[in-house]
Amino acid sequence: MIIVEDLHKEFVKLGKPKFGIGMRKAEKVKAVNGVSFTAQDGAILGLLGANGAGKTTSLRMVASMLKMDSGSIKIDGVEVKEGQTTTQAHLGILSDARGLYPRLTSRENIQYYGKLHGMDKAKIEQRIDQLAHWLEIQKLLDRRTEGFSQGERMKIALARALIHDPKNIILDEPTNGLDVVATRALREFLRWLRSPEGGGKCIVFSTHIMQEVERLCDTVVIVAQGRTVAKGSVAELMQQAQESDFEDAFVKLAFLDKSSMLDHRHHSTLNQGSVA
Ligand SMILES: Nc1ncnc2c1ncn2[C@@H]1O[C@H](COP(=O)(O)OP(=O)(O)OP(=O)(O)O)[C@@H](O)[C@H]1O
Repeated sequence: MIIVEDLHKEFVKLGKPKFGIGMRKAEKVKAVNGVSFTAQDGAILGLLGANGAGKTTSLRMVASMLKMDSGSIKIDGVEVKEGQTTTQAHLGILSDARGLYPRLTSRENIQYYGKLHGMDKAKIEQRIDQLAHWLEIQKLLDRRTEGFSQGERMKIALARALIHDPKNIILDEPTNGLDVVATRALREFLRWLRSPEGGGKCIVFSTHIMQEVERLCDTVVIVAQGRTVAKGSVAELMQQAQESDFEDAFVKLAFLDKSSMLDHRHHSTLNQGSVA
């Protein structure tokens, strides 16, 4: 179970000096400005938000990859603190950047993580066999990961994240770059992990894809401009927004304040992005 309360994070970066000369001014970016949610065991929670809403930053703090400015995160009752590894044992992390070592085989990539988690060799091999069966990656195990397709990389990164059989799993934009077949396979696997047979895992994933959330999530947390602005099941959110279409409900809830939508559109245009 993951409990996140009132997370805040601001980045400070040095901007460009005016006309290319003089002092570089510090620019502050409030990436997360009050994100809260509770993710239960045996359930899938989706963090849904437009580009730049603060989803990745929030998940990086849950994974203790980034220090929070304020707030509280508890994983299975243990408080997440900077540089602390206790909670890592309870957590499997699939980050957006899959980060596989290209010169190592899939097996070696997965083994390495098993060792980092203090598992013995026999246990690692036993678990790799299990994961290879579930994820259908037997043929990939002894190939170097260099040149792997997006779907293959995702599967190996997922096996690596699950090597120590964590109770809680967080996935940042897990279907990024996947085709429809791979997306469906991943969805099926996540449903299985949520079920009692799959271990009744607590699963949190971030996305900006509506259908993903509608098909998979027990709870949806809408994040806009760094804040949790609404939460509930898909049906509850549609009722809350009084909309019969989930995309309409999302837009209404995420951009209640019209000026924030204009701000976002402006920001997205500048970044060649789009409203989710
Ligand atoms: N290391 C950083 N330095 C400066 N600003 C950052 C940094 N990381 C994130 N940000 C800013 O914080 C805000 C939130 O970013 P974040 O990546 O968390 O959003 P997101 O919801 O995951 O977006 P996307 O769906 O586009 O991945 C953005 O404005 C982003 O530019």
